[in-house]
Order: sequence, then C-alpha cells, then structure tokens
Amino acid sequence: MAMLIRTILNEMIPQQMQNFISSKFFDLASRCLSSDFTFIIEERWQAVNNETFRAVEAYLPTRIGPSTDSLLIGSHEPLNPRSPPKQSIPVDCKIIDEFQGMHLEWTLRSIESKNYFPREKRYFRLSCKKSNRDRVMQSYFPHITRTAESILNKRDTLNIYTYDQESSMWESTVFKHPATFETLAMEPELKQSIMEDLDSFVTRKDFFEGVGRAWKRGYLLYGPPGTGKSSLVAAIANYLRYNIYDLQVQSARSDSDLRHILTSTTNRSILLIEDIDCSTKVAHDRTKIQDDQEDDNDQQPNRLSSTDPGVTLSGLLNFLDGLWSSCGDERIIIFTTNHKEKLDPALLRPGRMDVHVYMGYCSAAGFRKLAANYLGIKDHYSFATIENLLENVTVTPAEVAQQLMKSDEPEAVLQSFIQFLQMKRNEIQKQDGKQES
Ligand SMILES: Nc1ncnc2c1ncn2[C@@H]1O[C@H](COP(=O)(O)OP(=O)(O)OP(=O)(O)O)[C@@H](O)[C@H]1O
Ligand SMILES: [Mg+2]
Repeated sequence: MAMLIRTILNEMIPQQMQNFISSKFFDLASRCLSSDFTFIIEERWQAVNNETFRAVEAYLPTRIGPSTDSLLIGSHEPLNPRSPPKQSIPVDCKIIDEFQGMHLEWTLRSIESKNYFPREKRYFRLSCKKSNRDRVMQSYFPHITRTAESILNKRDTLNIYTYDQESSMWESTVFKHPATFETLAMEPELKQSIMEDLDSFVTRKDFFEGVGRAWKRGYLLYGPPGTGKSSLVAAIANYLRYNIYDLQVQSARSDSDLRHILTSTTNRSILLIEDIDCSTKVAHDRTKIQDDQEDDNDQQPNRLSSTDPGVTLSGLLNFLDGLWSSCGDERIIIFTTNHKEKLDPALLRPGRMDVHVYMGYCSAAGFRKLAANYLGIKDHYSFATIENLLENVTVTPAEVAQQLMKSDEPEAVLQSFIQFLQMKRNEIQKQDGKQES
C-alpha cells in the first residue's frame, strides 16, 4: 500500500516539490518530537527597548561558570587590585545556568542588516526542557528580574549617552561628575524639597499605577548661566544612580525619528534636554520659521535644513504627557533653560513639567557652601562683609567658585573676593548713576 502511494506521488508531484514537502515534514516532526524549548528575547520589543533583554544582560555575567569558554572584559579605569575588569557576555558564547533543578542554556546572538536601524539586531536564546517551560515563565524570569534590579540599583558606574545621528544609536561614555547635593550651593530648603520629591518619586510606583499616571517626573530648571542647572542634573543622577540620556533635539530628523530615539532609552534614567529655549526654535510653528527665513537669510544654528521635516513641539510634548509617555518606567525628564520667558506656553502649562526650579544668583547660604567646598572653612571674620556685599551684587555661583579657586590660602582668597565684589558693586552704582542723569 505504502509502495503504491509513493509510486502515485512520484508520478504526480515534481521532485523539487517532493523535497520541499519532506523537508517541512521532517522539520515539523523534529520540533514536535524534540524535548527542548527555546525562548527568544530580542533587544527591542514592539518598537521600544526590551527591559527583559536588559535584565538578562545584567543577570548573565553573574552566572559565568566553569563551562563558559569566552568572556568580554573591559574597564573604564586603569586596572587596580580593588577594581577588577568588568565582565560581559560575548556573542555566541554559551552560558549554563541551573535554577531549582532546571538546566538552562543561554546564548547571545547578533544579526547584521543593511535594511533597518539599528544595523545590529541582538537577541538572547534560552533553551530548556519543554516540560520546564511554565516554570521558567513563572519562577525563573521573576528571579532574573529581581537579581537584575538589585544589580542595577547598586551600579557603580553611571553612563551618559549622546545620540549619534550617523549610526542612529545612543553612544555611551562613563559619567563621572563630582556634583552631589552635598556640594551644591543653593537654598537649603529648596535642596531639601528636591531630594524629598525624588525620594517620593522612586518609592511610589504603586501610587503612580493607582492614579493611572505614567511613572515619570518632569523637572524644568531655569536661571542665568553659571547658577548650577547642569550641576543639579549631575547631582540628581548621582543621588538616584540613574544614567543620563543627553538629547540634542536637533539630532532628530523628524517626529518619528524622535520616537525611535526616545524609545531606545532604558528605564531608571534621566532624559536631559538642555537649553530647551534654543531647541524649540526648531520645534516652534513651521510657518513662523518660514516667515523668519524670508525676513532674514542668516544661517540659524539651531535650524534644520529646509528639506528636513524636523521635530515639532507637539512631537516632543507627546512624549511628555501623550500616549507614548507610558512607554517605560521610572523616568525623569529634565529641561534646562536660561530664558523661561521665551519658552512656548505649551511647555509651561500646569501639569506638564511637575517641578519648576529656579537656580538663582549666589546667596549668603550659597556662598558659605562654596567656601566650605573650595576652602574647607565653615566660618571666617570676613564672611559678614561678604554676605553684606552679596545683598547688593548679583554674582553667579560659577563666578564665586572661580574666585575661590584662585589659591588655597583662605585669607588671601577671601580678601581678593571682597575686592572683586566691591568692584562689581561700584560698576552697578556707576551704571545706576548714569541712568539717573
Ligand atoms: N549652585 C552651584 N553650586 C555649586 N557649584 C556651582 C553652582 N553653580 C555653578 N557652580 C559651578 O560653576 C560651574 C558651572 O555651573 P553649571 O554648568 O552647573 O551652570 P549652568 O547653570 O548649567 O550654566 P549654563 O546655563 O551656562 O549651562 C560648575 O562646574 C560648578 O563648578
Ligand atoms: Mg548648563
């Protein structure tokens, strides 16, 4: 009978088709009969960063064992016995893990493509026994998430990312900024309230979920140059141990590009957009830009080329509180500006940026903090004179810091600082006199 069927098939179906059918049949049969199951975890999930991939990436280096045959190692600092090089998993290297009696095999794979961005697509393959599939989902993945969370909470190095338009990827550098809340010169009550706001933000995941809000917090830092806006961003990153994504809005060619850029950032991070008043020149009303171009043929540094659709303000705002904002958790978004009054009112409307922080000129309390930082002194007989002068002279913390760095001899530095303030006060008085006459 079987012979008969085979003969009929041979006569009816061309050889090529027969080969195709039999290869598909064997493929299907081997999959059904195999006792193995494979999980695939891609770097991106439904167009955004895949947090499961990040968790596995953090977890696997803790599972390097005798069966591992290669490793990536590297360091951002000169090696010393107290800080051995960091380890990471190379492509195609197999990592074996055992969990609650299950045998689990991991491999990191990578495929290159010329057709899509990013050019490299990475994914993890996890093989286990088919009979363990449910246990892997219910117990093993939660175990990975918990372990990764505690590793990431303790991360000893922070990164700052900048977006590279050429490769359409965020590029990272180690972030080592010394600014902390302790070193910042600002009003103690303001500092305290920012720290409390951050503390309550990171611990209130359930609250955000309960009230149906995305777990995000927006800060607008404004004030004159040199008053510590960037230093405050660094202090926040150091305090929360969050990486920073430093976005130049001009590096996005269109709203959809911006969407790609923003969805490639990871959780527990700060999205920083500095000088938003300059960035939103691009983002302002297109027709206004055209009008401006007709009026003035000068090259505008912040403007994209005329063939470029550019980023619109609404594209940016969609991320702040639109539907896209619900992609990703535990994000802090910080805008800085020297000119709050120049910002589009849409950015300032209540509820858009949760906290507005004014970073102002140096106060008496600010000066005392800087004197402690730079000269290591908490009090000095000349402080009263200086504090008196500071009431009438506007000087930025950056200027004060520059003066205090002139020497490490407090007496000489403070006297020269008094002269500097007196000079500034005299200039102000001269100008006031001119205006009156
Ligand atoms: N509030 C401050 N506390 C401590 N140091 C400060 C403060 N403000 C400024 N400085 C010092 O001045 C330098 C410049 O400050 P920073 O870059 O933070 O100012 P900024 O407000 O971001 O200025 P810009 O508007 O030009 O970007 C810092 O590196 C720091 O040394
Ligand atoms: Mg700055």
